[in-house]
Amino acid sequence: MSTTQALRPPACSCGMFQNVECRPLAVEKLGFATLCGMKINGVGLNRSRRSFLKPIMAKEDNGASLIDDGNAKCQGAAGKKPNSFTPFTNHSPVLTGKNLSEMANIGNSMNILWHKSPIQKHDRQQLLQQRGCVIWLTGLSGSGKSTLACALSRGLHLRGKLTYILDGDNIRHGLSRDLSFRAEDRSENIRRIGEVAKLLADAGVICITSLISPYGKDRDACRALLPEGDFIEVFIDVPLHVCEARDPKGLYKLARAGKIKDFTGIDDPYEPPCSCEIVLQQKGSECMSPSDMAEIVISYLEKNGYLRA
Ligand SMILES: Nc1ncnc2c1ncn2[C@@H]1O[C@H](COP(=O)(O)OS(=O)(=O)O)[C@@H](OP(=O)(O)O)[C@H]1O
Ligand SMILES: Nc1ncnc2c1ncn2[C@@H]1O[C@H](COP(=O)(O)OP(=O)(O)O)[C@@H](O)[C@H]1O
Repeated sequence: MSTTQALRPPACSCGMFQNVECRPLAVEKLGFATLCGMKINGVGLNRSRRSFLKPIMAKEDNGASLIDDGNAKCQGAAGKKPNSFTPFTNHSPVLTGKNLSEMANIGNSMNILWHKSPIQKHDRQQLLQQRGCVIWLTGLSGSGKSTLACALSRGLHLRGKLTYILDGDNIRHGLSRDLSFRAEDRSENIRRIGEVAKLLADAGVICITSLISPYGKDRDACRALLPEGDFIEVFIDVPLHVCEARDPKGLYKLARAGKIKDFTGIDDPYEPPCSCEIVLQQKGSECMSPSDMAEIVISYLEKNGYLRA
């Protein structure tokens, strides 16, 4: 095993809600409040003036965003029949004046507004005494991604650093359970995990992702989500024949027998990174131990200031 480092230079159809006030009812004495026909646990709510979130949004055929004003029969888009909705305009209780000019359409989400938090990444990093980033482990199935992710997480935890692992297999048990291993589904899987990793890094966490992530363009798209330097791509460069000999889950055997389709390295491609921060490479039959590999990554983090605020 040898390592190569720093090849890269340092580098409304949406749901709207309206506050609806309701008066407290006698049933509160039982520890519950019934609000407009809904029973909810009363703990933690202001007992004199309660409110709950009632969905008030609908979308007309013409795509105009509408708000249910609760009683008015107002005309929507010009030439349309009057209906029970008012157009989604600047008489919205939330979106007025300056706010409106900051509204955006992102993908299929129309008329959305970015809400700023009073506590920023910098504040969280000060609290944690580390810098949030993403360590993106990529390599063939069986190359040792999960093992390295665990060794890294353990090593950093022992140094008092907060980490979180996003493991491909695990994410496919939940967030990505609807996705297959077709190219477009792999891309979507990686996009989702990239977005989650970005949020964790913004939280100040050292996020370790452990995914095959076989296509260069998908990895690059995740890199582009993060501030320069905060996406640390680590290629576990273990040759196919070694991974296949390991075959801890018996998947290569099934893929060779044609029982699993689109298996990475067999009948689906793996595109090695051409430019990444760290390459962990097997030389001959020599294989570095997972904890030695973890130390290399930790040294990189140390050298680049990620282990202090
Ligand atoms: N067709 C096919 N190709 C590759 N891998 C397969 C496939 N089918 C199931 N598996 C198992 O799923 C794990 C890879 O999931 P990932 O989410 O990391 O894949 S990807 O990044 O979306 O390509 C991978 O886990 P690892 O061995 O940990 O990499 C496999 O165990
Ligand atoms: N550095 C290493 N040297 C030797 N064997 C390893 C090393 N890292 C992992 N392994 C073994 O290789 C197999 C695959 O490791 P795993 O971490 O599950 O890979 P991946 O997550 O990339 O599929 C496991 O049996 C594991 O014990």
